Amino acid sequence: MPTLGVNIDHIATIRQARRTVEPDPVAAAVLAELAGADGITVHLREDRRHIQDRDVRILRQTVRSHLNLEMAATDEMLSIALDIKPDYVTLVPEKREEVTTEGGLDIVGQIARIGEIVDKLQNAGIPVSLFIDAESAQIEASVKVQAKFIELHTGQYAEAKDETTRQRELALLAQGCEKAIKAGLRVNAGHGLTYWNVYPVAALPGMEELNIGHTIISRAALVGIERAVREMKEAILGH
Ligand SMILES: CC(=O)[C@@H](O)[C@H](O)COP(=O)(O)O
Ligand SMILES: NCC(=O)COP(=O)(O)O
Repeated sequence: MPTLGVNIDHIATIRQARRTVEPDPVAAAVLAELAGADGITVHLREDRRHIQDRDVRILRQTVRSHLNLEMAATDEMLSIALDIKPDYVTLVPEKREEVTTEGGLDIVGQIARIGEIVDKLQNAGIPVSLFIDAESAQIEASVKVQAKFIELHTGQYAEAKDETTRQRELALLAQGCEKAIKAGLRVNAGHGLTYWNVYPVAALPGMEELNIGHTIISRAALVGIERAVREMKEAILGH
C-alpha cells in the first residue's frame, strides 16, 4: 500500500490568518512524523499565502522522513529548490486567483520549459514529480522530459457528485497509473483525498505515495494532528 505524504500547508493558513507565529508548520511536521507520516509536503506558492520561505528552510533541517516541495515551474522557485535541496520536487500549476489547485500541470503545451527545469533539478540530485491529470498525452510527455515520478491529480475523482462519475474518474486514474508504470514512471497521487474516498486510490496497483493535506489538517483542528495522521494511515489500509 502507498506511503503517506502529509501536506502541512493549511497549518500555515491558520498562522497567516493573523500574520503571527503560531501554529508553526515546523512543529506540525515533527508531530506528523511521530504519528507515522512517511513524508512531509509543502507548497511554496508564489503569493506566499500560507507556507513561507522560512518554513521550507527550517523543514529542510528538521524533517526526518522526506521533504516534498511543491512549486510552480518558475525561475524563482527553481532557484529556491536548488538552494534548499528538498528530497523531491513536485511541479504544480498555479493561478493567483485560485482557491486551491484546479487541475494538472500542462506538460504537453510547455514541454521544452518543463524539460529544462526537470533537467536542472535532477542534475542537482533532486528527483522531480509532475502533478498531472491522468491523460495519456500528459503521461507520455512526462516520460519525454524524463521525470522520475508523476502525481496523478485526484481532484475530479474526489469532487465527483455521484457514484457513476466517481467510478468513471477512478477508472481513468487506474488506467493512467497502469500506463505510467508500464512507461517506467513512478506514480503518486493527491488532491482532495479524504478519509472517506482515499482507499480506492490507495489500492491502485503500483501507487507509491499519497500526498494528503486539507482533510488531515481539518481533522487535526478537532482531534489533534497525531490522531488525524494515524487515522489517515489506517484509512489508506482500508481499516
Ligand atoms: C497540488 C495540490 O493539489 C496541493 O498539494 C496544493 O498544495 C494545493 O494548494 P493549496 O495547498 O494552496 O490548497
Ligand atoms: N498534491 C496534493 C497535496 O499535497 C494535498 O492536497 P490536498 O489533500 O490538500 O487537497
